[in-house]
Formats: sequence, C-alpha cells, structure tokens
Amino acid sequence: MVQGRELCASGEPRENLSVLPNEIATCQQQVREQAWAFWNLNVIRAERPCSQHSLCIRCHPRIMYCTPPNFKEMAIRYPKFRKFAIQELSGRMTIDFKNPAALQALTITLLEKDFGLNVEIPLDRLVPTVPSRFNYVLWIEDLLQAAGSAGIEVRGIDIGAGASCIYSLLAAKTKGWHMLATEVDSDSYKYAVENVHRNNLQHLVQVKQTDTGVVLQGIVSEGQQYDFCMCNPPFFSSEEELDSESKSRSPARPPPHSCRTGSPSDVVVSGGEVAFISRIIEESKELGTMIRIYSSLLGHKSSMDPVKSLLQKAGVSSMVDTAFCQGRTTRWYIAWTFVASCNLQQAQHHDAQPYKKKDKPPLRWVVPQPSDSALYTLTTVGIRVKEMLQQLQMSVRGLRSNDKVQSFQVTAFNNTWSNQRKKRRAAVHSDSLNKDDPASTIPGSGQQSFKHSTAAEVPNTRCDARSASENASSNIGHEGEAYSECAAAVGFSEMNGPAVAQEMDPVHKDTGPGGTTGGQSVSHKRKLEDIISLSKKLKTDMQGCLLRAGVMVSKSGDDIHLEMTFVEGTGGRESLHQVMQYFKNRLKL
Ligand SMILES: C[S@@+](CC[C@H](N)C(=O)[O-])C[C@H]1O[C@@H](n2cnc3c(N)ncnc32)[C@H](O)[C@@H]1O
Repeated sequence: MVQGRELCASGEPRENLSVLPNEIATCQQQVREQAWAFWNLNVIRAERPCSQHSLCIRCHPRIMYCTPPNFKEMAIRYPKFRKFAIQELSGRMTIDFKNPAALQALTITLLEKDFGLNVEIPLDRLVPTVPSRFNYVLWIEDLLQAAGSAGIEVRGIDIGAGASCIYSLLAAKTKGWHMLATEVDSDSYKYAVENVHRNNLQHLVQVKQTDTGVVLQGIVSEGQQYDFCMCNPPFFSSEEELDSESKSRSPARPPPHSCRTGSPSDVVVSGGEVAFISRIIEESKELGTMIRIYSSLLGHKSSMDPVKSLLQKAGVSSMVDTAFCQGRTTRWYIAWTFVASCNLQQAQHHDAQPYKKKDKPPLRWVVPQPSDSALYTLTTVGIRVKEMLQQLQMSVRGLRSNDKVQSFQVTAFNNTWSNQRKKRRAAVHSDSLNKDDPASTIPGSGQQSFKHSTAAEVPNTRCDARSASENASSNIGHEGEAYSECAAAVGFSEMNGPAVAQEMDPVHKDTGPGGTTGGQSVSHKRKLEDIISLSKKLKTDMQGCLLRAGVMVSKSGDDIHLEMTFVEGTGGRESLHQVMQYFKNRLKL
C-alpha cells in the first residue's frame, strides 16, 4: 500500500492511511483492506470523507450488511467457509478476496446463514455478492410500496437469473414473492433449476430457459399481470471490453478488491448493458401496464443518462433511480412504470445507512442456581451484584429496577479485581506491619475492600476463561438487540456529570470504622481531607477512568443473567472480561 496512490471510490485521495511497518503487516493490511472494501467499508479508512462519501457509503437501510458479518463465527459454524478463513496476526478473520473459491464459499455461507438458502454455484459462472443482490430486492420492495402493490400476492420476473438464481431465491424466501426467472445459458439454467429444487421453492419460483433474441416478449403472455421485473444485465459489449476494463480504468479509481467471477456469457452481450436495457425499454412499451414496474441494474454510471433519455422518449409515466455502493463497487438502479397512478419517486430514499462499526455484544453469563433455590431471585442476585461492585470500590449508580431487570452504571478507577489473592496477602502483611497507619484504609489504595471482602476464593470451574465456542456464541443470535437494551439501560447520555458527584458521595460518607462526620478527631479529619482531595483528583481524572460499564441483571425464563457492556475506559474491554471473570468466580448467593 503506497500512501498517496490510495484514493477514495470517488477518486479523491484518502487521508491518514495507516501503513503498517513490516511486510507481513502490510500484506495483512491489504487482505484486511480487501475485506473492509468488500463490506462497503473501504471509505471509512478516509478520516476526512471526500465530497461524495455522503452519497457513496450506502447500503439499503433495511439490509443487515451495514455491519460486516462475523467471519470468525462463520468459520466456526461453517466448515465450507472455514477452509478459506485466514486469521490475521491481530486475530481478525478474513478471506482472500482474490480467490474465486473463497468468494464462492462466502456467498454460499451467507445465503445459508442469513437466509436459510442452500445454493450451489459453479466456479465458472458468476458468483453473486449477497449484499448487493439483497439491496436490489429491498429496493424493489420499496418500489412496490410506492406503487401500492405491497401486501398483495406479488409476482415478479427476474431477467437473467444466472446459475445461482439469487434474486428469485431471495425474493421468494424472504418476501414470499412468486418469481419467474429467465435464463438463456443452458448450464446456468440447469443450476438455477436445481437451486430452486434444493430449496423446495418450486411453488414460488419457476425457471424458464429463453432465447437470446427476447427479453420479456413471449415470456409475459396476454392477460398475465406482473408487479415488477428486475434485471442484472450483462455489462460488457465484448470480451475485449471486459478485458480492457481493468486496463482502461481511470488512474483516479483504485483497482477492484475482489476478483472477477463468471464466464463471458454472464457478463458480455452485444451492445453492452445500454443495448440490453434499451431492449427491455422497447419491450416495456409494448407490454405497458402488464408489468407495473420495470427495473434494471446498471453496472456503469455512464449508462444512466442514455437510459434515462430512452425512457423519456418512451413516455413512461414515472421513473426513479438510485445507487448502492459496496466497497469500491457502486451499482446504479433504474425503475419505470406506465401505470399513471404509480409515483415511483415516492420510493426515492436518501436515508441509506452509512457504515456503522459493529457494536460489541455485552458479556453475558447465566448465574448458576444455588442449592437454596429461594435465593435465586432477581432481587437477591441484583443486591449481591451491587454489593460486589461496591466491594470492588466501583461507583455504582442504579439505573433501572423492575421485575425483569436491575441495571447499574459502574465506574472504576483502579483495578481492584485482578490478582485478589496476591493483593490480600500483601494487605494482610502490610496490615501487620502498619496496624495504625490510616492510609491503609484510604479507598483507592486497593486495600480496604480486600480486608472487608468475604468473597470465597474458590474458582468456579464452569466459568473459567472463555472457550473459543463461548467467544463465538457471544456473537451469535440477537446480541445486537440485547446490547442495545443493555446500552439503553446504561443510559449513555446520563453518564457524565451527575455520576461523578454520586460516585464520590459514598466516599465522603465512609468515615471509617466507628467514625462520624461530626466531632471527629484531628487525625480523622486529616484522613477525611485526604479522601476529599483524592476524590477531587479522581473527579478530574474522570475522563481517564479505567472502566465504565453497564451491568444488567435480568430474568429470562428460569435463568438469571448477568450482562456487562463496555462503555469506555483506559482498561478497554479486557478489564470488563476480568470483572466478569471475577463475578463468575465469586458470585455466591
Ligand atoms: C450479469 S448475469 C446476472 C446473473 C444473476 N442475476 C446475478 O445477479 O448474479 C446476466 C445473466 O443474464 C443471462 N442473459 C443474457 N441474456 C439474456 C436474455 N436475453 N434473457 C435471459 N437471460 C439472459 C446471462 O446468461 C447471465 O446469466
């Protein structure tokens, strides 16, 4: 990677690219860049977004791929994908995006994981990228809504289904739409038919082999009515154009991250995509309202203007276009209708989501049942958790307390949870040496809580360091939602000023054994002053707290869960893991 040569998708130089020092790291970085790019993320590497980023960092607002999928989880769960998973030095999983077999495994795995689809795609045919295909399906759904066709039994046509038959399978599986998929290539046709059967979707998807001479004519018979047609046309006019595309690519545009897949029959058509779409437009003039919405994807932005002017000449009653971006690849989409009452412009959405860094899920643990089941209640566990947090000298602020949830915001400035045994021994030792030294009880010295701690040292074997599968499963399922719940419980916005004051209150009140705030001795007063000055220092250090987290005790069925969500802190998530481990080892009811 050479700084200065790197450009944003729009052609502007990227800023602040990090170049790792050695060759291995650079190589790792490149693989990672490919991965990021593949997931629509290359642009986040530019600290200062270019003028077009607001436009190009886009995926459909309803798509799940605005955050990248968890390759680690996929590698654990899917052996087909695991074969191609590469672990970087950082531990992050990626694949070689230049390897068609790896792309094939990625597509097949995502279709299975996210859509329950079992698909086979030959390596000599186009391997579709799942996010870009699902973007189109979701956009069609928007168009149907705009055309007033949503909610009814939807019938669509997928022109050029390819071997994967991906659009029809996604549309049928996720939306229950009836699809007619057409394909001219006999090998692709066979694969498409098998893929439909493999997923038992014959009742929704019909695959038809067609002639190159037609696109829609002869497919839609008299009296038939379809709600939409969609198409990912062959982009190129010749194999030479296909080959020269990468060479003729403007130096302002970076090379594509992933390799090209598919045969020339997939991507080459006489006259290129404009000619192909102009055939759809011509035929749409004939078919008129028999198909309510016509649409096509465009592989080249330069095709948009000629296509629009053809549509204007065709006298369409409404048209709309959009673009979705995946990594360095943008695809444009156009739709039109001859139905006078359809205003497709209503489907114009400018609220596409920018990439959001995936929120880390909370750490979660099922609190084991004690022998006395009467103690296994939300209240008892909540109280015990709060006590333990306070014993750890954390500031604990109650946030929510009802019959389902008890949640707290906690802040720690010192690591009072690691090496407990060692610290206790040291505390006992120093205690015997300085029995009367008041400093030994100053909160924050890390000693007071250990003296008072009654927690057993017996490690809980069920809860030892997280296993790989536990790590993985923490990312599976609806942790995102759980995270939001916990994060909401934590109340990010409330986490500043008031928490500080409240945090310090217990310290002020804690005047030591037998002490009162009135009529104190001089030494006791000094001790209080020390504590107050320490408190003030801690207040000013608030920004640099070691750990701030949300802690939630919740009931789910018969189980009581303890969840911890990292918010901030110099100790990072590692410190949260340590605190969770502390609870796993010591929480006794
Ligand atoms: C770019 S590929 C798209 C495949 C698939 N829809 C996808 O998005 O991955 C274009 C497909 O259209 C097919 N095709 C080309 N001309 C066609 C025609 N006149 N009618 C139907 N399919 C056609 C090609 O064989 C190829 O499979």
